[in-house]
Amino acid sequence: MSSSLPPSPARSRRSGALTGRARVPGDKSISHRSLILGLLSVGETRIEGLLEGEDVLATGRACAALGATVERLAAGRWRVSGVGVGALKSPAETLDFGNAGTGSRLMMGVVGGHPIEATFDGDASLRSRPMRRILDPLEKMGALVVSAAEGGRVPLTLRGPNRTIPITYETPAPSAQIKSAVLLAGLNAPGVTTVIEREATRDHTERMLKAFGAEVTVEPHGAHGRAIRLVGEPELRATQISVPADPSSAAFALVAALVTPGSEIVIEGVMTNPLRTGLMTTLIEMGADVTLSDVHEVGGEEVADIVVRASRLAGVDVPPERAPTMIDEYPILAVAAAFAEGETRMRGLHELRVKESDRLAAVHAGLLACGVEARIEGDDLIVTGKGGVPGGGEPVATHLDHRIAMSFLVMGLASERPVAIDDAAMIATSFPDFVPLMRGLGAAIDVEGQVELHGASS
Ligand SMILES: O=C(O)C1=C[C@@H](OP(=O)(O)O)[C@@H](O)[C@H](O)C1
Ligand SMILES: C=C(OP(=O)(O)O)C(=O)O
Repeated sequence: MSSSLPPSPARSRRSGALTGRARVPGDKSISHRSLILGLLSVGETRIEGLLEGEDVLATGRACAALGATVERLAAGRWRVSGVGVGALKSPAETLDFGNAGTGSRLMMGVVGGHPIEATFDGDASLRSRPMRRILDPLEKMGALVVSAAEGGRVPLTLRGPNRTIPITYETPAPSAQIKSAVLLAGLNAPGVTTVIEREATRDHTERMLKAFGAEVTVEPHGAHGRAIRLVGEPELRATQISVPADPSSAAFALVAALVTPGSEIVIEGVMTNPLRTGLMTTLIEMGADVTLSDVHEVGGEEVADIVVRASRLAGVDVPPERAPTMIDEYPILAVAAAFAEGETRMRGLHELRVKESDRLAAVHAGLLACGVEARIEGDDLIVTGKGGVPGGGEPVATHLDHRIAMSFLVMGLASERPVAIDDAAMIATSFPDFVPLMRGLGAAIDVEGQVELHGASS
């Protein structure tokens, strides 16, 4: 399990201008779904640009345990020979999802929706995360929770019915993971499964189910929501997938270039699905010089090169309804806000409390450790930017959370004194090449025990 790795302290220092071009790895959400839909369809699914992070690799192993043949042909190029929904098998061993909420929750939808049984487990972070939000709808669909840790957490054992009951389910939180688990279980239902979300969340499952041949319709629901209907028992057809670059990983290079004086970088081929671009919208409102070029389509998703120049940023008010489109980007937005002039209020961040860590608390504590003025009011995070950050405090506690680790390493690139973090190991869950990629742009980041390959000013 990833939590058993020894911690890997790291530090970043004030850097010269960041320059050059970079390509961040494939989108994590699409990567998980490519493997899972590959498992559920008969035939050979070919994937280009798969994110080879620990989270996605755990999903690959789980797909293999359920009966698929999962092969790595070359870097980022994978082949999944699926068994189709009829031939899934109960895995002999516990499915260890390490740090991965998405992989574990989507796979619960698969197991809880099909006549198989599996035990799910993960690291200390995953063991602390709520799974009732997934188990509740699955039980309505006929799944049995054989056993679970307190509060319905992992380790848990789940058994699916012969056929699931088609239900209409309104998600209690804006969560693409809940939506996706219900839809994946609905594949085995003799009828239509409907998911209603009051706020639209990332729609990769819907788009990809269609690409694999399922009948899915999406309609607006209320002011910000959607109703998604899936016709059960489709014959999923294996297909080819090109995974575009992950906007949630691009976010770190983007903010690093904005706050590091003199920087100008290009981040290539980043997915610009509008349900993922809330951070860019917000940064542009703050005065960021961010433009898109070479806009085109990859695998049914719009992608673009993002051109970023260092900018003077001003504080803004970020409305709560924007949260689903930038849910993983608040830690790095808080870093941008710390370098801005004036107050940034990020509203409605309750979902941040149930991520890999309590991100609201972790970001707040990290900001204070770096000498930034910040406070929490209810579910809002308020950062008072003074145009610069002192840094130099105690190491920031990352709580097994990759995004906390990367965000504070970005902070140190432009703060007066270095910023240290207690552990960089979890970065490998979503962005294994983060450190070399950032160093390639000129960032001064040192990980204990690793030699710095590309230098920057100290
Ligand atoms: O469906 C997905 O791929 C994801 C959904 C989001 O979680 P929630 O569904 O909990 O909002 C996000 O935080 C996660 O990184 C990826
Ligand atoms: C919340 C995240 O991932 P997951 O829920 O898959 O662990 C994330 O990557 O920021």
